[in-house]
Amino acid sequence: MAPGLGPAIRVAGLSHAFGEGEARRKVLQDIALDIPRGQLVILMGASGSGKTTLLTLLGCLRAVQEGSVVVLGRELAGAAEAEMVAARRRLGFIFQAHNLHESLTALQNVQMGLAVHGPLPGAEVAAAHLLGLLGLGDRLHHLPAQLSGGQKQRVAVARALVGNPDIVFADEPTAALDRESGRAVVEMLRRLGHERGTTTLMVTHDNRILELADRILTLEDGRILQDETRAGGAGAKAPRRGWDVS
Ligand SMILES: Nc1ncnc2c1ncn2[C@@H]1O[C@H](COP(=O)(O)OP(=O)(O)OP(=O)(O)O)[C@@H](O)[C@H]1O
Repeated sequence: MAPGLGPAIRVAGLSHAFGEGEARRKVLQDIALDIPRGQLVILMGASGSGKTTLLTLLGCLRAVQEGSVVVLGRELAGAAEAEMVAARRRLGFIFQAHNLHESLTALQNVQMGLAVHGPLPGAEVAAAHLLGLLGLGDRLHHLPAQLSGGQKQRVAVARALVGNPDIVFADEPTAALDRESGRAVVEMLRRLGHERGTTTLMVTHDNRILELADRILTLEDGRILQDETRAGGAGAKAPRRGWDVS
C-alpha cells in the first residue's frame, strides 16, 4: 500500500486472554484505536495493564484471538503465519533486551537489520551513517562486550531503523540510557515521523520523554483509559524516502 492511503494501525473490538478454563483471564478488553502514519505514540499504564500484550499483537508477533487488527492495510485476524512474517518485514522492533549478536561488531549487528531484505547496495554505508547519528561513529568495529549498556541499546535502535520500517515498535527503549541519549533516540524517532511518515508506538515509564510524544495512550486493566493528542502532532503528510546514503 502506498503511504498516506490509510492509517498505520486500525484496531476494533480487540480482546485478548491468557490461560485456560478457570484460569482464563482477559488482559485486553474491546480496544478500538486508529493510529495515523507519522505519529509518535507513547503507551503508558501500570504493570500488568496489557501494554506489552497490545504491542506484540500490533507488531504481528502474536495471533489475534478476537477483534480486528489492520496493520499497514493488512488484516491480521485469521492471518496465516506466512502473512504475519511478511507484515513484520515492514516493521522495526526495539526491545529492552537488545539481543545483539555477541560475535558481530556494532556495524555488522546493524547490517543484520537489513539481512531480511537480501543484500542491498549501500547497506554498510547506511548502517555506519545511522550509528554516526546515534553518536557511535567511533564504535563501529567494537563488539557488544566492548560497549556499555546504553551504547548497546543504541546499536539495537540503529538495527531497528536501518531497514526504513513503516512502523517502529519499542518497549522501554530508553530504560538503559542516560537522559541525553534517551532523548536523542526519541528525537530521532520523532524526526522520522515528521520527515518520512514513520509511525512509532512506544511503551515507556520514562517521564522525561513524554513531551516528545504526539499522543499518549494510557491503559488500565486492559482498556484504554485515556487517549491524549498533544499539540503540534507530527501528522502523516511527509513523503517516505530511503536512508540518504549518498
Ligand atoms: N504469556 C502469558 N501467559 C499468561 N499470562 C500472561 C502472559 N503474558 C502476559 N500475561 C499477563 O497478562 C497481563 C498483562 O501483561 P502485559 O505484559 O501485557 O502487561 P504490561 O502492561 O506490559 O506490564 P509491565 O509494565 O509489567 O511490562 C499480566 O497480568 C500478565 O501477567
